[in-house]
Amino acid sequence: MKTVYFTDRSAVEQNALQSLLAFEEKPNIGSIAVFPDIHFCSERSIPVGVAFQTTEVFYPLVTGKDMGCGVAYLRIPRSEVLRPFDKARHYRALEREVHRMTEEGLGGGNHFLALEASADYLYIIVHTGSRNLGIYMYQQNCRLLQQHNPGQDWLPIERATPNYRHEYERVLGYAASRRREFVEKTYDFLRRNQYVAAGAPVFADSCHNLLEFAAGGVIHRKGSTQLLGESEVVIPLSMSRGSLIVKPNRWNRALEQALWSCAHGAGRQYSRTDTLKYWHSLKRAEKDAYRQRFAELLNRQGDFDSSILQEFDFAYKDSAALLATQPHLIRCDETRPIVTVKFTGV
Ligand SMILES: Nc1nc2c(ncn2[C@@H]2O[C@H](COP(=O)(O)O)[C@@H](O)[C@H]2O)c(=O)[nH]1
Repeated sequence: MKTVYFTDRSAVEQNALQSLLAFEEKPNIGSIAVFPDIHFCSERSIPVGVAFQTTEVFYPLVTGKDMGCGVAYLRIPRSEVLRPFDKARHYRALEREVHRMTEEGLGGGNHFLALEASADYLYIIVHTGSRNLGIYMYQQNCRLLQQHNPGQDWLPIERATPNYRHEYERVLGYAASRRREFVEKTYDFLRRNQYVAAGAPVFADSCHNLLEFAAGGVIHRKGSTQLLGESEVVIPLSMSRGSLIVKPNRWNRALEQALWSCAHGAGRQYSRTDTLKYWHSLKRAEKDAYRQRFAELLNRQGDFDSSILQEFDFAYKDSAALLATQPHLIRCDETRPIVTVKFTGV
């Protein structure tokens, strides 16, 4: 079977399904894995939340400009946490520091840095990508297509020369190093402000927007997380729900069918415009509950900017089935958000 669904196929939105079916018909596409966070992407030919394999060709534009985008965590045992984060005292200071931590910031959209906690650990979680270097690589890819296969969206595999792959790896490496910088500097912030004691926190990183060039072909992951060895990965759910921490079950046959990938989030159920409509349909008491819970995100007028509203939990799909439909995953932990910083250096 060419396409394997790790989600209820009948629940996939129609426009996402249509673009997926059109893509499936192309002769040079091998197997496809579809994850629960699948959703329509207006920019390119295949929805987000999908991985697919090719052997003779590769699709350089399919992951968009933010190649290398992913999620990293720094995990701190509860025994090293000295006190709860004081939002009133330190939210703005943390936000300002996050702003200055790297040259290019977190970026817009869903990119975020959060402190999240489970029963046993405090996590610093960051979701960000390759920023301008990714845009540069995207433009290089457009030029390559124009030169070698005008009017098409694929290149013959021979065009993935050692130089090309080296350049591509440089972009992925840059995105990964930015994530590491964010979590390490946030750890410094927490140490300096006596929130955590010195220790040996554990770092884990994963990427969900990439082409993986291997001997047997190319795995394209468009908003689907790469599973490597037995490493843990974060599946962020939403600003109000937190995240799932999972790892691959290497004994489960589904892992190969999933192309060593999994969902990279809960996935949007409402477009950004529909999310705003939903917000305006809420009762005053419901809105006030959000205002109280996320008081640090209110603007000077005491309301949320629309960029924040578009990210609230109602924008995202229910995540209850995430593990049930992906049997190749082992649940390691589940977090609840403490504080989230969004949108820096847009
Ligand atoms: N823990 C948090 N998860 C979040 C937040 N905002 C979004 N999300 C989830 O991340 C995925 C990935 O987003 P994408 O832009 O790469 O598609 C998304 O599907 C949500 O489930 C947050 O603030 N905290």
